[in-house]
Amino acid sequence: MAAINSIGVIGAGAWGTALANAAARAGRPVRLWARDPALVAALAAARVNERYLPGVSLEEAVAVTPDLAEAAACDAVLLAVPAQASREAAGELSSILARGTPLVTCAKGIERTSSLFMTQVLAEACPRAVPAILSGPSFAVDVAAGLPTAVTLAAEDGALARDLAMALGSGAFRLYHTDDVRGVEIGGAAKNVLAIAAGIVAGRGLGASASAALIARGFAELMRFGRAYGARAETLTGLSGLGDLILTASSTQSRNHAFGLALGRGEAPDGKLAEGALTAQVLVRLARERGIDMPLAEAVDQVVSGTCDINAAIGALLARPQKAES
Ligand SMILES: NC(=O)C1=CN([C@@H]2O[C@H](COP(=O)(O)OP(=O)(O)OC[C@H]3O[C@@H](n4cnc5c(N)ncnc54)[C@H](OP(=O)(O)O)[C@@H]3O)[C@@H](O)[C@H]2O)C=CC1
Ligand SMILES: O=C(CO)COP(=O)(O)O
Repeated sequence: MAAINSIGVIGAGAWGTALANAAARAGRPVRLWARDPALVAALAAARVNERYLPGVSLEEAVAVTPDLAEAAACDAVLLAVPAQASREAAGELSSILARGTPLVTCAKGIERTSSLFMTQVLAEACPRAVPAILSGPSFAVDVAAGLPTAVTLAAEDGALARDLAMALGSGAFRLYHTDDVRGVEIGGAAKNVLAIAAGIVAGRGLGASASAALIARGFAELMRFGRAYGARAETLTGLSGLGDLILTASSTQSRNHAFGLALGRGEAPDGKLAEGALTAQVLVRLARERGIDMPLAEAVDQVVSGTCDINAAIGALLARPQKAES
């Protein structure tokens, strides 16, 4: 395997910008690509992403480019666009990426139209790439500021996962590696749905005890789903599963939590990306297909899709028969 030095980052939203800085701090030359020429020009001039990550300066080693081929020519490429946009973005790389280039999805979700997990989408949309995934408890603003953060890098080839983790990690940005790709992508997708439920609990003022119950019972759903789809327990209980659920379900910094909080308060969400709202329905569909009981995820889907109001959803959850804990 060729050494991984230069890093391309596709997408200059909050996460792409933060990851570009993290890779630069790991000593890598970075090419950060954005599709909007106005954002590229503003970023190149001010060296700050005022639109998505205000107040954080780009590291010197980050070169901003409007040329997708330039970013794609790096030794490894991070795809930092929303889950539902990943097929389109990966598709644009499909004719320009060198065969065998690691393409690391940094998105947390499941594709609605195909019910595919993120690395499956990359494999279909960009067959020349070797898919990998980076996921874990990590707010862009924390990573960009260089605060201590630990995430997981997964690839089917464990040696590639290790090499990518080594290439991207630096002092405060710690990457663990695994070959349990499915486990990592399930954790990130499911926790966003459950974080919306946690936000609703907070927004409705149901109390700290209810929040803890939600996280524990939500995690039971995530585990059940993960096991049924072949994920390993140590991944689901690790950074990308339990770790990210704890972060996102307990912090108002989370956009998914904020989305749920607004719903719980009867307010309109702020319009920022809330991946869980887009993943809830497909997560529930996949769960049903395998007979997996996920009442919290189902409730989120019903509330988000408007088929059930929040009070009725809470009432139905509380009316479920008591049972042995599993
Ligand atoms: N923010 C965070 O703290 C973290 C986010 N993530 C995950 O990273 C993913 C991206 O989130 P984040 O960066 O925060 O989102 P943002 O909303 O901040 O940015 C999204 C970026 O994706 C670009 N984009 C959207 N669609 C396309 C497309 N079809 N082709 C190319 N570029 C596109 C947008 O470009 P444009 O401006 O032109 O619309 C924008 O630059 C999500 O799945 C999220 O869950 C993971 C960990 C942390
Ligand atoms: O995934 C994240 C932290 O790990 C970011 O969460 P939000 O998308 O809910 O802000």
